[in-house]
Amino acid sequence: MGSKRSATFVIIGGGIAGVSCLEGLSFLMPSETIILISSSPLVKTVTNIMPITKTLSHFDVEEKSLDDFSNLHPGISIIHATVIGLDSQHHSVILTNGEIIQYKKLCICAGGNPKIIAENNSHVLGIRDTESVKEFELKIKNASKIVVVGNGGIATEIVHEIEGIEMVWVIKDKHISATFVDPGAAEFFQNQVRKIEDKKERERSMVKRLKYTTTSEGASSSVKGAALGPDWHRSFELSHERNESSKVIIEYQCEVQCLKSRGDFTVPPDDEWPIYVELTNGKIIGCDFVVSATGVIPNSQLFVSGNDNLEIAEDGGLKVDWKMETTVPDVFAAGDICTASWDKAHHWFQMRLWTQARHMGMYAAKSMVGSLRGEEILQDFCFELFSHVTYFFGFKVVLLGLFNGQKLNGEYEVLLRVTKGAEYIKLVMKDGKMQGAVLIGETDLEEMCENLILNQLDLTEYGEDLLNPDIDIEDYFD
Ligand SMILES: Cc1cc2nc3c(=O)[nH]c(=O)nc-3n(C[C@H](O)[C@H](O)[C@H](O)COP(=O)(O)OP(=O)(O)OC[C@H]3O[C@@H](n4cnc5c(N)ncnc54)[C@H](O)[C@@H]3O)c2cc1C
Ligand SMILES: NC(=O)C1=CN([C@@H]2O[C@H](COP(=O)(O)OP(=O)(O)OC[C@H]3O[C@@H](n4cnc5c(N)ncnc54)[C@H](OP(=O)(O)O)[C@@H]3O)[C@@H](O)[C@H]2O)C=CC1
Repeated sequence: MGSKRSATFVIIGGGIAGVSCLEGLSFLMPSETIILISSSPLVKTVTNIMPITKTLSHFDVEEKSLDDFSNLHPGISIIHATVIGLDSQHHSVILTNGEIIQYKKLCICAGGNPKIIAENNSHVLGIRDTESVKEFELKIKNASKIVVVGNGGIATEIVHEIEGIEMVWVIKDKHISATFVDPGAAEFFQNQVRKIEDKKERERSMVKRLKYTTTSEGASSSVKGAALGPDWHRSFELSHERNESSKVIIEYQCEVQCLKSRGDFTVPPDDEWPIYVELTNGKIIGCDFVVSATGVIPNSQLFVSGNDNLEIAEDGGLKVDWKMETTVPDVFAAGDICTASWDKAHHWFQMRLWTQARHMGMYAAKSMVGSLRGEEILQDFCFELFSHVTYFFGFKVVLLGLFNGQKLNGEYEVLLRVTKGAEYIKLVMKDGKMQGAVLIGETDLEEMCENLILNQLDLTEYGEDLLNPDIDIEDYFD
């Protein structure tokens, strides 16, 4: 039997959700005991927060060693260990070394793992944490051709960032970057895929948003670290030395049928590669390795075992209600591991993103404190409107509300203004009211759009003038 420790609040995970929860708890109830358990030797902290609008902000993300983090929070116990079980009946979690940690309120922020198209294949790589990017960095140095599978955030960034190598981008959809943008915006970006040579010039003027250290002393390769985030690729050497130019071939509307090695063919292909990817369109592509950028699976299974009441959503996340509490009392969850299972505000939905992990972590802290004190709390304003700011193909991208017409069953109109190579503005309108917006480039329209989505003002009388560049429409609505 291992030793026992206890605390009022226990947090599992040192990613952005766990750290935000810890900061919230130590601010709201500094006199209570708090333990944070992290299997990774590094935690993620948010610094230099610069609000852009009410719900959007830029921030830097820093990795800190557990010791440095501990020095910043002297009253809090930080344990470098992996949780292997939850005993919700006895309000405790069990660590690898047998130690038992008892809690009054627990917040599970254990994140997720990459969903990989083929597990245990050394030629297929998923990207999640610093360790996996280091492996990617190592492999890309000796590669001349890779296949990238998936059409979301990671694939979009890789296609833009990797230089001097041939890439085949395999996507299920008719247009690129479909997780984030519509076909029009994809067309806008597409020019950038072609004009890779212009890229360096634009990047020189880009704002850096992230500082990563790439050391992970003491980390064992089996231990998963926190997910990377904005500008993860900037700290790594991802360019290729042998070729000057990059070539991107996009295979639309297809998936990976199977992966083969040379020995699997009765008539081996002429060209020799470590792995061959057979696509559903019949093509067979040989390459050095495959990047599976195909989404995230929440790390929830471990917690379910022995806790029959802990409900899992269809996407594998721990179901949480509007207070971020799971279906088991006193067990909360936040970030990539959880699935928002409450009756959501019309203009908000969940995407597994940095900002949402941060909001959820902070809000879970508020809920845990309310629950301990027996006080009612109100849901935080950040769950009223979906908002995300990022950079794709060197452009600032702001996504607000139902930016792709989500939840609108195709019953909406679009107002569009495009200046090739400079900006792409799409407003999603229904019954004269703004429902969402995609703002690419330096549009300066985010605050106005946020206000108009939140206040649901009837804009019928403005019609298409909403996007008339000769009218300073902001003056009407700020
Ligand atoms: C390559 C990449 C780029 C991204 N870029 C962006 C971006 O530009 N913008 C954006 O908004 N989002 C981005 N994201 C998504 C964003 O990083 C995640 O949504 C967010 O970091 C999730 O935070 P989290 O705290 O929930 O989980 P994680 O960051 O995964 O943290 C989980 C923590 O739990 C610990 N842990 C796990 N299991 C256990 C256990 N059993 N015991 C103890 N500890 C455990 C882990 O070590 C880790 O510290 C990106 C993700 C990736 C992978
Ligand atoms: N700049 C940003 O904001 C960034 C955010 N991220 C976040 O990090 C996390 C991980 O990124 P990523 O892995 O790109 O995940 P995403 O969820 O962004 O995208 C996954 C993509 O893979 C597709 N896909 C899923 N399964 C398969 C399959 N078997 N074969 C082919 N395609 C498949 C999905 O299509 P479908 O949806 O149709 O299933 C989707 O296009 C996400 O939460 C993402 O939001 C990552 C990088 C940058």
